[in-house]
Amino acid sequence: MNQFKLKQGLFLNYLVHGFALIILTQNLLELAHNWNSTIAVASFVLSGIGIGRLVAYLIMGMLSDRFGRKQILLIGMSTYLLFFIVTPMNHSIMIAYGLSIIAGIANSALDSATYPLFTELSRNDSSNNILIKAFISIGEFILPLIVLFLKGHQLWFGISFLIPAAILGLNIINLITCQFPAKRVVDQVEAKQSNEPINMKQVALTTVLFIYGFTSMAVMIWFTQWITIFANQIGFSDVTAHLLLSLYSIGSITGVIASFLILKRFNARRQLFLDLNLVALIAIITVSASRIPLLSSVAAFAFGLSAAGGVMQMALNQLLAIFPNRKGTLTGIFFMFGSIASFTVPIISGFLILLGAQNILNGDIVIALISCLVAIVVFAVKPAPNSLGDARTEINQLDAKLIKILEQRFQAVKAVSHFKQADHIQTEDLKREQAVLNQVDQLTKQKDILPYNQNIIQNIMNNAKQYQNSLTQNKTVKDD
Ligand SMILES: O=C(O)C(=O)C[C@]1(C(=O)O)C=C[C@@H](O)C=C1
Repeated sequence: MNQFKLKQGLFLNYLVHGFALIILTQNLLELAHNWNSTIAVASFVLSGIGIGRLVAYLIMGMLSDRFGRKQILLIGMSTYLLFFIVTPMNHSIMIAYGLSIIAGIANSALDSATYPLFTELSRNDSSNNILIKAFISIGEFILPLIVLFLKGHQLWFGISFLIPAAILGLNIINLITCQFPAKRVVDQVEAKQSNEPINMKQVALTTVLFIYGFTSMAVMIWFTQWITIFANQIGFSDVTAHLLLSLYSIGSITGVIASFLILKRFNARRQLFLDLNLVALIAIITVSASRIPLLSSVAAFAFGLSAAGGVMQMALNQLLAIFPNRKGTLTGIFFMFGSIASFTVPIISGFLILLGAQNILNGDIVIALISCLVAIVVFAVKPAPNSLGDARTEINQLDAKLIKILEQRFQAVKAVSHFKQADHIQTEDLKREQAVLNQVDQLTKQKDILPYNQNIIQNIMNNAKQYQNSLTQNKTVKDD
């Protein structure tokens, strides 16, 4: 019951976060009026969110590891509450900018607490993190409807801020009363893994996944920023141009739900991650090259499904599995790279257009290609399993290989048995067994498992002897 209440509260926060992501742009006219400024100046206030994020992610991430998830979560929620309550009533643009920075800080606190928390709540299930994305999208979907409703009924625009504020207020009470997983227990299990020295595999994976923190965000921002303009440039109608963005959003929600269900059912995270990145690359190439509205529409949907369907969350899950007791810090750094992307993509793509780029979407293809390369590295390097389910799937796959090899070994034993029967040699050969065990010693690189390996092989040989005896008995019975 407690877990259900807690999870519900965590998801509800992301619905509110979905509101926060677009609430300033959705109410920009009214806000600009309040601030006594033009829309152009008012839109400058939006950059405060980016600054807040950039500055706060790393700090919040480390604080989350140091002081625990609950504290940082409550900091995130209360700073968001402050943002929602004060912004519609405030009349100073300076304070508005400060509030935007606070929203950015709130965002980073929420992420730094929630993503690690979800992996700690369900050790055998990392798919909840992907569902976060669905709640963000639902929030982004509902808020414009609220804004429209308020406008239609000539109600105060500030109500659109007070609704998320009320949800947050109630949710703070809900989450304060929830019990969080004890940090001590989490640490005991994970400290053991973290004491092992860092190896090259971990360094390589962490590096490429940080790059992915940038590219996975950049690929989406680039698309959403330019797709409508691009579609108009290549002569598509206004309706089609806007439709492409809507199809992308529908694809995104479909992708999140589909990925969530697939990962709940099958343990195919590496394969799914690779496949989605390949689909995203093909989809963006298609959108860029196509001049047929229907083909572009299908590709835009596919791009939303693959590039914005939770791959970023999947990558973060893989990252959190590498250093389990630095989850907060890793989440902070990962999203910091995402914030850098939100900052730089508009600047870089703007420059490209100024320099006379023929096709502005080609830049997005390059980013999608880098994402694909990361996915290939992740697929090849095989990160450590990050859930009980994943670890068991790996064991199942390895057992399948072992069985095949055992069948081959027993075939070889059968051949040995024939020769021995023909030459009347005794089944058991202790000298040969010792030679086999010596080879096990030479071949085993991880010396801590050597006794287990030798034990297993000894057992196999014991079974091989029984098998040979059964073959001989069968033969003698037949011969009789
Ligand atoms: O090599 C043999 O002589 C076998 O019979 C095979 C085998 C084995 O399984 O490796 C089994 C029993 C013997 O004691 C030694 C080895």
